[in-house]
Amino acid sequence: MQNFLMKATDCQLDMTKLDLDIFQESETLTIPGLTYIPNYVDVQQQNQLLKEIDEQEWSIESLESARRIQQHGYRYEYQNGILVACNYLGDLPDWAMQIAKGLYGDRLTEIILDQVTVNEYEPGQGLRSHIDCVTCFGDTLITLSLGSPYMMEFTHSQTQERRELLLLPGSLLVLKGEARYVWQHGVMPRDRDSYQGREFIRSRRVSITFREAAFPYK
Ligand SMILES: O=C(O)CCC(=O)C(=O)O
Ligand SMILES: [Fe+2]
Repeated sequence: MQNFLMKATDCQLDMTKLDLDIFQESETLTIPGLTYIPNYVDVQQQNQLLKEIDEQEWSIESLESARRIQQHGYRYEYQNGILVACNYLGDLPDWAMQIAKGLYGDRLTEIILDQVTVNEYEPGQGLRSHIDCVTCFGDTLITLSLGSPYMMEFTHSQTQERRELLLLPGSLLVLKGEARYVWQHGVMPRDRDSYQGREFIRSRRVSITFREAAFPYK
C-alpha cells in the first residue's frame, strides 16, 4: 500500500495534483441514486462559507457524540434516533439560501430545499450509520463538504454490502432513490482514512446538508 500522508491544511492545493476525482466518479455509479460532483464550489467560496458558518451559533449535537452542529430553516430534535420536536426557525441565512437556489438552478432539486444542517467533525469524531428520517425529509439530500477530506461509508440495509467514498472539500454528494432510502451512510470516528491505497490525516471538516422539510412539519 502506498503510504501517502496528507496534511489537511495542504489538501486544497494538493487535491488538484492528485486527480482523485477521476476514479471517485466511476466508483459512485455502483450505488443507484448517488451522484458525486467534485469541485462544485471553488476554494474561495469554500473559505467564505466557512467564515459565514463560524459567525453563526453552534450547538452540541448530543451527549453521545459531542459534535457541534447548526440547523437552519427548521430545527429537528431527536432522542435515541426518534424525532421528538420540529420547529420552524425562519428563512435560511443568505449564504445557505444562495446555495439552495443554485442547486435548484442547476436542476439538482425540483424545489428550493428549505432545511440545512451543518455538521462539524474534528479528528476522531464521526456520525453513526443511518438513513435520514423518511417522514421528516423529502427524497433528495445534498451535502456540500468543506475543510478536510473525510471518508463516508455506505452500507446496504438488507445485504450489508459496503462502499466507501472520500468526500473532498468543495464536492457535492447527492443522495436520491436507493442511495437515500436503502443505503445507510455514516462517518467512522477516526483520525485518518485510508482510501484507494492512500492515507489521509483528518483535520476539521464541516459539511452542509440541504433537505426539504416534509409536509407535516411545515
Ligand atoms: O456530514 C455529512 O457528510 C453527512 C451528514 C448527514 O448524513 C446528516 O446530517 O444526516
Ligand atoms: Fe444523513
